[in-house]
Amino acid sequence: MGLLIDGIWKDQWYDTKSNGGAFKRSEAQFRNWVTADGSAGPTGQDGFEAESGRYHLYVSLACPWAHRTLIFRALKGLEDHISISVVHPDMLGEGWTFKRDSHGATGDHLFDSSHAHQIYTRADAKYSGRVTVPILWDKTRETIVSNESADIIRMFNSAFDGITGNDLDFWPEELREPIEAVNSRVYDTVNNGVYKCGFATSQDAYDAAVGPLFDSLDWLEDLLSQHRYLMGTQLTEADWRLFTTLLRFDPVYHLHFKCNKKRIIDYPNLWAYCRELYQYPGVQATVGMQHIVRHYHYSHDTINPNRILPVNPDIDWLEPHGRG
Ligand SMILES: N[C@@H](CCC(=O)N[C@@H](CS)C(=O)NCC(=O)O)C(=O)O
Repeated sequence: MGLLIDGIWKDQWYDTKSNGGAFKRSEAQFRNWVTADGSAGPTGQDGFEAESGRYHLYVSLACPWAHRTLIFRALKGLEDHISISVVHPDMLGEGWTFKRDSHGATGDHLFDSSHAHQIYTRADAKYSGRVTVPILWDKTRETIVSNESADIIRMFNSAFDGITGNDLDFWPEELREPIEAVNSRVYDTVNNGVYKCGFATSQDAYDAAVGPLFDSLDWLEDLLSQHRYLMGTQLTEADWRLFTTLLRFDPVYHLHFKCNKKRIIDYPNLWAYCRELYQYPGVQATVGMQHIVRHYHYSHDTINPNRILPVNPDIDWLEPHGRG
């Protein structure tokens, strides 16, 4: 694990010391948008026009943030329009790599690079910051459009509708405000909350994260006992953003990140909801459970120094969900 400083790779674990042992996720730096007509989006400097075959998505199957983008690519029928490369699950001293010796790791289809940091320095030779996935690459302008999953799923939600004819809307105008409110709590205490627990290097930092995480899971369980989806009857991006964390919870976060007050299968509504989303057309094919289990346990040697992969329970994602 490391980062780029002025375009040079430096092997360095997260700095938690300066935050009292707490993990702080850094902000994504490429924040431009693909839009239907190429006009600028809500952030960044520039707009990029939606075109079939122009964009390439770099993902890790292990990563919950990258997973959102793969799900939206599937839900919105973008597989024939946006190509992908999948990194190797092991993220060690050199960061994400394009090694191919793991089933599902594709190598870099565009440049045959060996490391993901080369994609960042291709876009900006002097880039300083973390080398994260997902990365949305523009083949025409040869640069990174965005490395922020929250933005990429919104681009996929609508920018290519004129090309695909798929007008499913997971970010409907009238629900944007309530979606934002749920996203914000879910991001802080659940999506990022599990990382705050797992990467904490002090008891205080862990305690500060684990309480709010399980408070939020209790709140979500209650919400989902009353409504099918977080926004009621309509499936939205808020659900997909929660799903990628729920999916990884019992196989990884419960043990590896010490989120072990309860498992997702101990919450009847969350567990059935998670299965419903898993069984939604196109979603199962985006799940790379081998990469998920391998990545976390093998890559985080500060947490699991002997790199032993746990046996894990058999989880039946295809059990009928009974919701709806
Ligand atoms: N804000 C980013 C966060 C992405 C992110 O942190 N990805 C992780 C993988 S799960 C990563 O690449 N980490 C590498 C690092 O922090 O050095 C997003 O949501 O797109």
